[in-house]
Amino acid sequence: MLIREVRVTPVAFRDPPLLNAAGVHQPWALRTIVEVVTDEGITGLGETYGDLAHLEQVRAAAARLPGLDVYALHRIYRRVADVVGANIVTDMHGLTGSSSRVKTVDRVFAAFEVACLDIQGKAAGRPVADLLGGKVRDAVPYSAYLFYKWAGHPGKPEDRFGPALDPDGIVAQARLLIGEYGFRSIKLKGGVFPPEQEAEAIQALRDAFPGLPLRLDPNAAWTVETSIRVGRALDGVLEYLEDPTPGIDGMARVAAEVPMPLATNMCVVTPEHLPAAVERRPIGVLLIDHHYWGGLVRSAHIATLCATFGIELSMHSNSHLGISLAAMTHLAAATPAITHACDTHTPWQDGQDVVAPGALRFVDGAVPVPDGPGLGVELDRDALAVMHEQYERCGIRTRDDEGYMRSFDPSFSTRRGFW
Ligand SMILES: O=C([O-])C(=O)C[C@H](O)[C@@H](O)C(=O)[O-]
Ligand SMILES: [Mg+2]
Repeated sequence: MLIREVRVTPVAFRDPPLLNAAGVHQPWALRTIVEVVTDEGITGLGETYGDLAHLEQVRAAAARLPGLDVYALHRIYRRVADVVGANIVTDMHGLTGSSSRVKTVDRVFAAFEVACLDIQGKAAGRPVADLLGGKVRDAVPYSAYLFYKWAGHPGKPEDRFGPALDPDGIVAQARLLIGEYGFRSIKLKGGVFPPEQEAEAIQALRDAFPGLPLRLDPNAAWTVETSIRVGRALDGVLEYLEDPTPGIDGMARVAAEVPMPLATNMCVVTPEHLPAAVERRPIGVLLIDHHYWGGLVRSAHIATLCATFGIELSMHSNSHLGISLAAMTHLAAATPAITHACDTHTPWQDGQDVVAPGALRFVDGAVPVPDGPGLGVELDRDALAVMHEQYERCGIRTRDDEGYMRSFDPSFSTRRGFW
């Protein structure tokens, strides 16, 4: 089954003003939708980042894939690697760690790999989870992903989520998301306010939702000393503490001194980091993300490797749409080592999607694995056209949380090791 054509469509969807250590989300989030079409007329779907430098790499790779077999994933990877060459594409929001050539190739390849697996599943009449070894769970639990946020984008009306700038606002946001989705664990995105203030919000969540696992993720905004102090103060309260401080060395120093496991999507983000992760023990939990770990099969291999060395698995998420949610769900369903509830930005996309409704839903905070062939989701062409139009008109070509924040507070800079 040969690739006949690859279509690449950048899209934009509305995003609330979510605060993080890099600044604040812009009014539009960008993604790229990939459609791989075979000589037999089967179409496979993939979804990836929308930043321009990445999009250009995806387009260049897409042009070189026709003629390749959709089962020849290693050949497709080599072709992508040839196209990417020595180019290193860095994310502008700085929340997913360092960049390298390998990570860039993995990021470009992933969307094509997912689309090829979608095709393989459709051709075999089996869900993608079956291609990854079969489901070990029928539904994948996700966590309520809480953000400090403004009431709305400056100059615009308040959005339906309202403000969350203190413990009461965070608890109210948790009630809203848990009420709508049924989540059974909670992650708070930190790195926005001084750590003691964020620790207070965690205590408030513990009081409001006794028994629910809690995570705090300041995206490396703290020093080693602060991380140790706050980590110790949250003994018995956190399931894990995510990226309190920058770098493998800093994380290893913190990990040796705090009672809970550390987790990361910043210091171990490519296979090149794994030897140091195993030797120096900076983390107890890796947040895998197929979008930059080279797709579903490679992510599953990384998960197995981590499990061998006693590193547990959770899953990372950026702003995304339903193709990614389907891919994440198949991966987590078929990967025994992913034992922590996964992250998802789905609530913040607030119903906007490029996939037709119905295949993906949340039941008690978990997404039942779609049982249709392939990813089990269908592209909604009208929605794709609308979101592409939004991309054309929104004026954003690269995510820049820091620049957007600076337009309101010129003194702001990314909070790396700040507190
Ligand atoms: O550290 C994380 O979990 C992330 O990087 C997730 C997202 O990028 C999140 O921080 C965001 O979008 O602001
Ligand atoms: Mg994180």
